[in-house]
Amino acid sequence: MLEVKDIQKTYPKFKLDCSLEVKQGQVTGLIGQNGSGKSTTFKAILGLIRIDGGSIMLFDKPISQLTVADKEDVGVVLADSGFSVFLTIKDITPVLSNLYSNFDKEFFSKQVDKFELPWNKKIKELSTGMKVKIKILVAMSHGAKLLILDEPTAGLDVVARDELLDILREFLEKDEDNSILISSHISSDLESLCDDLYMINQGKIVLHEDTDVLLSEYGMLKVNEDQFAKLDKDYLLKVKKESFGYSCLTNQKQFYLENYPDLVVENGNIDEVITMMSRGDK
Ligand SMILES: Nc1ncnc2c1ncn2[C@@H]1O[C@H](COP(=O)(O)OP(=O)(O)OP(=O)(O)O)[C@@H](O)[C@H]1O
Repeated sequence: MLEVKDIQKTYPKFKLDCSLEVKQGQVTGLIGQNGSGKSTTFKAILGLIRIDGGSIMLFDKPISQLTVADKEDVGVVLADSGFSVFLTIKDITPVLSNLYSNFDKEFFSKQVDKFELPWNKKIKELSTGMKVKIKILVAMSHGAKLLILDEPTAGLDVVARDELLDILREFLEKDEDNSILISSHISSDLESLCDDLYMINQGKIVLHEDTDVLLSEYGMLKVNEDQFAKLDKDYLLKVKKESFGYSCLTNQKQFYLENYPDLVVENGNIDEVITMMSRGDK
């Protein structure tokens, strides 16, 4: 559905060099710390910035060849975009009808009611959670097959985050071919939703893995100097020096559980994996 190959973008103090893929019917997450290049990647995909190299194919076409109808098949939520804060939901509904030939007014209205969003309040008076919900509902209301969501959970409390994930699950249930590309710097937001995760650090993808594999096969060994000396290091991805010895990231947790029964092997926690992939040595 979306194939980003070796795209490059150089800013004075930053270089993006990244590839990723979103398959039909899948939810793909892009996780990275602030400034790691998530928004730059999204802007490149949407043709909002010019890339210095690489290629981006969407719906099997280079993005420069997408038609207006193709573009309607993509629902977008960017961190710094939205409607005029002085308008109400009632005001924006006819605007959306004019903007999108496939705008599904009935679906939009039903969702606004379902999520108890106020029709007549100015958007500036709404909570952050409500504003995000509106943006996502708009992105979903014109027959999009792919949602591209840049940090939609930023600034939301736990309840609003859950509601947002429910909205996204509804989008996925609507059609089994629907897909999502979503970014966040909080991995726990994404692990229940995403089929696969890319981790980006300083403009580069440092890890791509199925979420299930990440959660079931990745693990963290906590070992002292002696244990570390005796450890088979073939299946370690990253090692970090600690006061007690070493933390070691592996993608073969089972191997260490079976062969080193005395070692502490903790389950893969995505935040730890990201920290290790970003900062660990090896
Ligand atoms: N127009 C620009 N000119 C110069 N540098 C830029 C420009 N846009 C982004 N950058 C730099 O590129 C880097 C990556 O920014 P980007 O917004 O893609 O990160 P991000 O992962 O989305 O971070 P955040 O979570 O903070 O939004 C940052 O160091 C940023 O300062």
